Amino acid sequence: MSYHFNEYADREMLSIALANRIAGELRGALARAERVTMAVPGGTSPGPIFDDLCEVELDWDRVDVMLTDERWVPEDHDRSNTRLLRERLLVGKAEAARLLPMFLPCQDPEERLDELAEHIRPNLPLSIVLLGMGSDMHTASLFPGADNLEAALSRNAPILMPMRAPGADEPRVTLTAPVLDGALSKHVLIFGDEKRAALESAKGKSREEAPVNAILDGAEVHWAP
Ligand SMILES: O=C1O[C@H](COP(=O)(O)O)[C@@H](O)[C@H](O)[C@H]1O
Repeated sequence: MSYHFNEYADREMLSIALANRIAGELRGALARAERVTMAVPGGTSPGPIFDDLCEVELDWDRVDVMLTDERWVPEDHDRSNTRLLRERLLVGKAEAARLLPMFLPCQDPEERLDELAEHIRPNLPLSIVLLGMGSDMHTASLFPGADNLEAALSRNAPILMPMRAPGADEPRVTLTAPVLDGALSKHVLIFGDEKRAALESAKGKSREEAPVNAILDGAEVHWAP
């Protein structure tokens, strides 16, 4: 497994460079296909990249945007990744993009999982995926110790799986490893020394211990202190 490690002087420089890189890839993909799909993470890291990306000039009305994973909370909840997308990415020029839902109102994700997966199926393989990583080496909602981790890592995993994990506050839904790993372009965003050390320590570990290993091969990792 090999990936390319891109190191930046600070987070602002990373955000500008990565937003430009993704914009270039979106333009390239739009030159080859009528519609393209980009999956992005939630959490605390990607906001500044969204702020830069949403202002770039491209045919956003031909772009489908979705999350790599979602916390099963209503869209107006503080922890909703969909809320982050609506507030920081699907604004400005990118307001014209189409959002593929990763949450539908109901108690448990299992109730509407098939519906969500059917929205996603025609959009595979993903053109671009941007992933985050936690210091426990989870990526998307593939958490070490999660109830459905083994199934979500398997080669014939379904598109989407529900996930409950000791390190996660609420039930989640996540794109599974083959869907994330099958994206035509993969970027991983990490900030800070703790996450850099975690990524380093993932080397030699199994995918169950370090789920990020399931998507790293051929990926571009972007790091700033
Ligand atoms: O819960 C989540 O965490 C990861 C990492 O988030 P961060 O706050 O450490 O940047 C994120 O990639 C994932 O999409 C999100 O649901």
